[in-house]
Amino acid sequence: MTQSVIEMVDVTRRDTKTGRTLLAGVDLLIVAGDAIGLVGPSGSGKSTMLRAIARLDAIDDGQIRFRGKIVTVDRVPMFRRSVVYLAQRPALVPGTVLQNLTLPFTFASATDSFNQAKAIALLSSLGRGESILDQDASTLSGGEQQLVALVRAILVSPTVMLLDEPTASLDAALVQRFETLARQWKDADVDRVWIWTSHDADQISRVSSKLIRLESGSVNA
Ligand SMILES: Nc1ncnc2c1ncn2[C@@H]1O[C@H](COP(=O)(O)OP(=O)(O)OP(=O)(O)O)[C@@H](O)[C@H]1O
Repeated sequence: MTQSVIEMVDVTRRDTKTGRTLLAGVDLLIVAGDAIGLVGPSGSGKSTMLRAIARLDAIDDGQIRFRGKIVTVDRVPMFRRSVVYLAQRPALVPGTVLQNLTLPFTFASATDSFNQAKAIALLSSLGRGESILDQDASTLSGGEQQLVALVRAILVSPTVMLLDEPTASLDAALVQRFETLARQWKDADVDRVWIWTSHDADQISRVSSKLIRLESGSVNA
C-alpha cells in the first residue's frame, strides 16, 4: 500500500483582513517518494499552500496530516524536523555560515547533532571550500545564500522538502548545482518527497513526476 506522507483535508485559508479566500477547501494526498511540481499563475496560491502545509501560516478550516496524524500545535517542533520549507529568499540569520548551518541543532526539538564533516562535504560538492563556514552569511550573494539554505535543510535530514521557487534568483550554473544537490538528497531515500514550485516549465519537467495545478486557491485535476 502506498504510504501517506502529507495530507491536506478540506483546507481553507482566508485573508484575515479582507476575508478573501486564498485556499478553497483543498484536498491533497502526497505519498512516499512523490516528486510533485506545483504550478499555477501568479497569485493562484502556491506559496500560500506550501506555507499552510509547513504549518508556517494558520489555516481557517481543515487539517494538515503528516504520516496520517493531524499536525497539532504540540507536534509542530518535531514536524519541522521532517518537513522543511525553503523560500525563494533564503531565511538566513545574522552571523556566519557555520552559525546558520548549526541553528536547527540548537533547538530543543533537535534529536541529533550538527555533522560538520557532512556540511563540509556538501559545501565542497557545491565548489565551496571549508573557509566559507567562517564567512558572514550577509556577505554571500543571494544565490550562495540559497545554496547555504539548501545545505542547512539537507543536514536536518527531512522527509519532505517544500521548495517555493527556490532557484528564481539564481543564475544557470547555480540552478544546476542546486538541482543536483536537491536530487542527491531525494534519491538517497526512496520515501523522500518534495513539492516544488516554479514558473520555469523546463525545471518543473526536470523535477516532477506528478503535477498539481492551482487556480484561484483551488486544485485543478
Ligand atoms: N499573508 C497573506 N495575507 C493576505 N493575503 C495573502 C497573504 N499571502 C498571500 N496572500 C494573497 O494570496 C494570494 C496568493 O498568493 P501566493 O503568494 O500564494 O501566490 P503564488 O501562486 O505563490 O504567486 P507567485 O507565483 O507570484 O509567487 C495573492 O492574492 C496574495 O496577495
